[in-house]
Amino acid sequence: WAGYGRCGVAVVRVSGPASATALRSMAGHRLPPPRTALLRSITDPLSGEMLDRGLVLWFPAPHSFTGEDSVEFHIHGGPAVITAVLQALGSVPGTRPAEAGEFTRRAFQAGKLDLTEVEGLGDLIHAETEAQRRQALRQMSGELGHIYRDWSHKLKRCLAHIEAFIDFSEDELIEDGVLDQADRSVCDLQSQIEQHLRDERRGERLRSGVHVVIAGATNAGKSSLLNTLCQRPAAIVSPIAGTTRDIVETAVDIGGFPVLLSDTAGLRESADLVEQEGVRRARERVQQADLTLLVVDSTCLPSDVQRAAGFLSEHLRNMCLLVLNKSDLLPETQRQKLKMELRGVSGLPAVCLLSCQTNEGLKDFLTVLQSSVKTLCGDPLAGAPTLTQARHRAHLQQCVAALSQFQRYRDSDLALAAEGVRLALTSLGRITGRVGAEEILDIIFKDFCIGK
Ligand SMILES: Nc1nc2c(ncn2[C@@H]2O[C@H](COP(=O)(O)OP(=O)(O)OP(=O)(O)O)[C@@H](O)[C@H]2O)c(=O)[nH]1
Ligand SMILES: [K+]
Ligand SMILES: [Mg+2]
Repeated sequence: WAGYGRCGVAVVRVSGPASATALRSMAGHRLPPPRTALLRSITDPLSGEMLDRGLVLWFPAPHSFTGEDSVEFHIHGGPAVITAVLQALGSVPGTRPAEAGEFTRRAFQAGKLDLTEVEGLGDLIHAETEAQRRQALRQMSGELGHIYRDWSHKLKRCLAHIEAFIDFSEDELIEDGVLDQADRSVCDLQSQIEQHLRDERRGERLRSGVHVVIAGATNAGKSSLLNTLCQRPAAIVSPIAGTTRDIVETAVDIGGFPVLLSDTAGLRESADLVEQEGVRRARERVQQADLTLLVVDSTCLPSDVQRAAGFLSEHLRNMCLLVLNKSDLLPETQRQKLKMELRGVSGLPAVCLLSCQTNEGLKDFLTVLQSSVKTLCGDPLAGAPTLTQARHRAHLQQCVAALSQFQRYRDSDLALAAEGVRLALTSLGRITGRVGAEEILDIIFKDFCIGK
């Protein structure tokens, strides 16, 4: 059913051979027409007491989510109603509570969903932003799985041709061209898969959130910027330099894209052991981030810009935006001059002039930030779907390695070369779950919420 707690409607689902019995014994003897909602009294099969009035639906196999006979009771969502209906169901022979992810697992086993679709469904349930929802929906609809199945299909043909060549070429029943053709197809597939892998982790980033870190000198206004972006006082702001020590993390939605934002300790030399540790963590976080917002107090320029530039060249391997904060403290002429000058400094990233006090420049800054985040995630609706999980990447890398084995042995030992293609097929099959190690399946289905 759909979550605990109070809600207008809860859906209790039953799947398997006892579904029809459950429906008959709790909601009237006659089964409703398939896939049609009917309002019925829902009663306890033992006492006959009415528990609720609600909609019931009957999904005979195979036209159901699990592929088995299924039933839905749409009941009122109060805890007492849900408990009573579940208890009543427990007295129907052949029923028991579902295990975590069991509905989806049964759908997978019935061939209704492949593993990438299952993962897409899980991601859809957990999606928190617009772009995540779009990506998950595409994967759930089978687009990613379709690519992998297509590659599998082509590889199978290659393998069949190679094996035919091994078996029959000596009897001259098969021409040499067959092997060359298979060779070209394998080469072609390998470069397609390599291309698919060169995605700069966009899909994975969109699925799990872009890591954005706020860094800079003490008192530049880093914590103020964090609070401005998440619209609540998540981090302590004070005029005392060295206020922030621990990393303060918060999740924000930037134009539909998920961002994990970290505020860090101000970068300076310090005799204080705790502050030193804070600075160490800040630098480490910058190394791991997808994007750094380097905050500079614009009233401390140019010394701060020089320091910023030094820090940039020293530490930044990832994308960076330069935020000149406290613009409200600058006279207008200097503001304009600054913008122009900074554009001239080569090697510096995009610059935004901002005031966390007055929010001046915030709109422009958000536009720049949003476009950077979008670049890091890609457009989930444009082009071919991207892989979304480290699991996909690992199997695809194994697949490419196995295809290299084919190339390596193609001229010396055709049996070993064919084995490479077979291994590549296995790796592809693991992504969609056609070739499944039980442990992988266990992990994936347990990630689902109860009853899904
Ligand atoms: N006038 C003005 N003051 C600001 C602005 N942003 C921050 N401040 C002030 O600058 C001081 C430092 O701000 P913080 O946000 O604590 O700076 P920080 O970079 O997090 O400092 P540490 O954590 O100590 O490294 C506070 O007194 C803020 O109120 C701004 O845009 N304009
Ligand atoms: K401070
Ligand atoms: Mg701070």
